[in-house]
Amino acid sequence: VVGGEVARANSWPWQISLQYKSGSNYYHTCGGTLIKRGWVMTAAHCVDRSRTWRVVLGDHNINTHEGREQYMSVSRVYIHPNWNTNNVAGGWDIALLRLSSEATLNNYVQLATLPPSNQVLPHNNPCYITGWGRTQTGGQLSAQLKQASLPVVDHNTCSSYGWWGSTVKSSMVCAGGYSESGCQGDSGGPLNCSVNGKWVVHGVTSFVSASGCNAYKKPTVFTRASAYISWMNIIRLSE
Ligand SMILES: CC(C)C[C@H](NC(=O)C(F)(F)F)C(=O)N[N@@+](C)(CC(=O)Nc1ccc(C(C)C)cc1)Cc1ccccc1
Repeated sequence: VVGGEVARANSWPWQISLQYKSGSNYYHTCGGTLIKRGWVMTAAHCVDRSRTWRVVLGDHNINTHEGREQYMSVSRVYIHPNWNTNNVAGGWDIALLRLSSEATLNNYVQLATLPPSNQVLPHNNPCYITGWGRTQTGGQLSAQLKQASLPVVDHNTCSSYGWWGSTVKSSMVCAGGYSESGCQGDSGGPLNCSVNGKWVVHGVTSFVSASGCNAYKKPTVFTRASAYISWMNIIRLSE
């Protein structure tokens, strides 16, 4: 997250850290959202490669053990069937992770609220991006969870000339576009939007401009969660 500030610990209790094993250590690679006690929503591009994954719930500083974490292994990865690694612009950048055991819900670990199917938020709807991603283009990951205010940029604006143009589809949500943004390592994490006084996860962090995380008129682009509610229900209920 470029700009913004360090979040109050566990104030986004559905935020997870997706980590892969290398040697005897695990490394943060993406964010994700706890949507059911045994299910995490993340970006397809995060799990394109088959690795040994783990999901950390209840985390704040990803480099220290604070005692509130729950470490879960992943028993199955469901990447959207239409996802194409070579065509991020096509959308479909969403995946579900089945956890090997169910999360314990408490003050530090809670389920996210997902939007109703196909709900589209208005321009400037207040939202926050959260993540442990880089704090500057080419910079380092943040040890502590960060948050930044990224108001919704409606599709009309976001897909216009000078902005993202036709790269952005209506199955995506744009947010921000000035000094604050997502950055590498925030992928897969939530776009937390305030709707009728409640936090609703409307986006899955998908991409930023290759010319810079907080490039002007290149808002952070999210997979629009409300476009995939039925797919997620089918997968979840198929087990
Ligand atoms: C793996 C890609 C497809 C998605 C990746 N997503 C992220 O980093 C995210 F923002 F989600 F945290 C990304 O933007 N990666 N970049 C590597 C940029 C990138 O690849 N962006 C991008 C943008 C658009 C497209 C398509 C839609 C034209 C593809 C890739 C990050 C970056 C940004 C600035 C400087 C250096 C690196």
